[in-house]
Amino acid sequence: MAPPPASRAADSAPADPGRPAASAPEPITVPSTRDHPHHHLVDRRDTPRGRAWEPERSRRGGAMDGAAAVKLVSGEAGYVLEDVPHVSDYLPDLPLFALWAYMAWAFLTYPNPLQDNPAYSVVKQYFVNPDDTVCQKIVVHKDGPRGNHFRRAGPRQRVYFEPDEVHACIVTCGGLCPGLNTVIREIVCGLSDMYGVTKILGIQGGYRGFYARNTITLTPKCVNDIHKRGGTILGSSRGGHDTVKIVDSIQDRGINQVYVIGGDGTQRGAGVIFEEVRRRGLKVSVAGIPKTIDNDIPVIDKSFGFDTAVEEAQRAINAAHVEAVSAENGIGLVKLMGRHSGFIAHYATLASRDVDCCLIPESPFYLEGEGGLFRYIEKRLKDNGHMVIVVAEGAGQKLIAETMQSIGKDASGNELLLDVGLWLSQKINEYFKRNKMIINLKYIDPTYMIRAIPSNASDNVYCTLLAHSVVHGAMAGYTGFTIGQVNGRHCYIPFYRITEKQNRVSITDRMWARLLSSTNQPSFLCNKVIEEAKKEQERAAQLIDGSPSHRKLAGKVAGPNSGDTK
Ligand SMILES: Nc1ncnc2c1ncn2[C@@H]1O[C@H](COP(=O)(O)OP(=O)(O)O)[C@@H](O)[C@H]1O
Ligand SMILES: O=P(O)(O)OC[C@H]1O[C@](O)(COP(=O)(O)O)[C@@H](O)[C@@H]1O
Ligand SMILES: [Mg+2]
Repeated sequence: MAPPPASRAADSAPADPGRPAASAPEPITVPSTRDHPHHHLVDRRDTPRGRAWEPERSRRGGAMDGAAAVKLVSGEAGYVLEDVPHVSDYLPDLPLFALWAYMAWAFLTYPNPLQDNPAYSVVKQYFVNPDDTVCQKIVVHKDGPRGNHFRRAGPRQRVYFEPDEVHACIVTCGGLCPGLNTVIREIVCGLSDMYGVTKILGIQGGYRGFYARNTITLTPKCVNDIHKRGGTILGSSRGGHDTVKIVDSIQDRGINQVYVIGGDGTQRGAGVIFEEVRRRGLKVSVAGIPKTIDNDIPVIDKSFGFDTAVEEAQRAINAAHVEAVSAENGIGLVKLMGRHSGFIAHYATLASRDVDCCLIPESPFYLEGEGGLFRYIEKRLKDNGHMVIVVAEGAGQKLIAETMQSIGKDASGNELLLDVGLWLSQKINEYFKRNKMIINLKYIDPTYMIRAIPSNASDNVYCTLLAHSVVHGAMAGYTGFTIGQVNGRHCYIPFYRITEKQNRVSITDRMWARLLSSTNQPSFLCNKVIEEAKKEQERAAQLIDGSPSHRKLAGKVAGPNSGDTK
């Protein structure tokens, strides 16, 4: 049974802009995927992302097998909705007849308490139309298909959980990132102030905290000031994801809303938890809030904490610049976060204008010879007397590996990186010693100082909106989703969509060209690298625009570019 996606009458629900939505008529929904002519459920095990899956299989009452269902709704002109699961998809079936189904839906859902909330009830059109979706690609061609869409986030007129029955928990996993405490605060305050939920648990120390640590009770009072602090009041960890133990703990504690804040690894873990919850047939909503300081999560506009990180990085770059200009042939070298994605280095460089060279993982570079880094440094020092280099922590790893041994993986399975900053400092010093030129190199590694600070003002607002949107989704009964901002609008994105690939800086788009033109650094690109980068970008665009199974439904997508370049 589907949530209320395919409503016809709902089109007219909160449509009157002059009338408070609270008094708008309830949308009449068609609560069944079977009733929607274009609704497809796809089993991801058999095709690149799925073979057509009999809707009936997903609608059995009770426990289900572990297949990850992709819910696709196709429409006119190549429109595809990549929908998120709903708790009712796997809970017992509702009657087939439309009237009975409607009555059963009305019986199983509750009026949203927001309509009686003095702060919100005056807002015009406060509730979102349940049929609203957000398109992934906003740059389209006249004759191109409408493409992929996600379900729009926001409060629904009817909710699937009664506030009294909600027992929510929040967990933070992976590395630190500015804004974690703000998201925790706003989930707690959102649940409490908007929905009157009183039972909220904080799981301490990441995933393993579900079964190996204590929990803390979270109230609006105890989280009141936490957004002013860096880190996470719940603690975090890598590794320790034991699905069975985690879901046992969820079941034993009677938790029915799980809010998981973390990066790509965490969202993968949340996806597995959702599958197990669904297999056991539990009425539990599993919802993710993507956290990554590196901005490496795809589909979404950007991750929270990223702006703060770029801003804080300026302080390190300024210090490097001051050191560099104050010494003979001064070189300031700054290492910034970015394991596989160099967005922080890229944006911090563009923002600063003091940087002469930015090295990121996506753009391989070389040291010696014509067009290499050493010649460029030499030229900059001769022309300008000083220079600033920004390097992302994942840059040049292949070069370093030629002379140093790999140092293994962390508890989550992430490759541990060799310190590119130290390595590069040593190589530059050696080169200029060999060439008998005096230089003064100062290496600054501000990474942990950057990620430990509280979020700035704009990230605070961003975190607040994400937290409220995720609460609305879970209260409406959606599950197996991550909240994300896509083209400026919040939407519910299936877990698999944000974990199937990483967001990487495209070195063949205009944003990177702007950086090259601002630093004047060599592009380090030979034709082979450019061709490889273009192919990689096309592959990525295909994933972003939709898998082959989507395109069968959506028709051909417009243009090879994912539209990342602004
Ligand atoms: N494929 C996976 N399946 C289940 N859990 C995972 C998976 N990958 C990572 N995790 C868990 O997610 C948590 C955070 O992952 P990590 O990679 O450290 O950080 P991030 O989520 O920030 O990328 C860890 O507890 C880890 O065990
Ligand atoms: O994917 P995550 O958890 O956000 O991790 C990214 C972060 O991990 C790091 O590479 C190292 O973090 P740890 O030392 O905690 O493993 C940071 O520099 C980077 O910001
Ligand atoms: Mg990660």
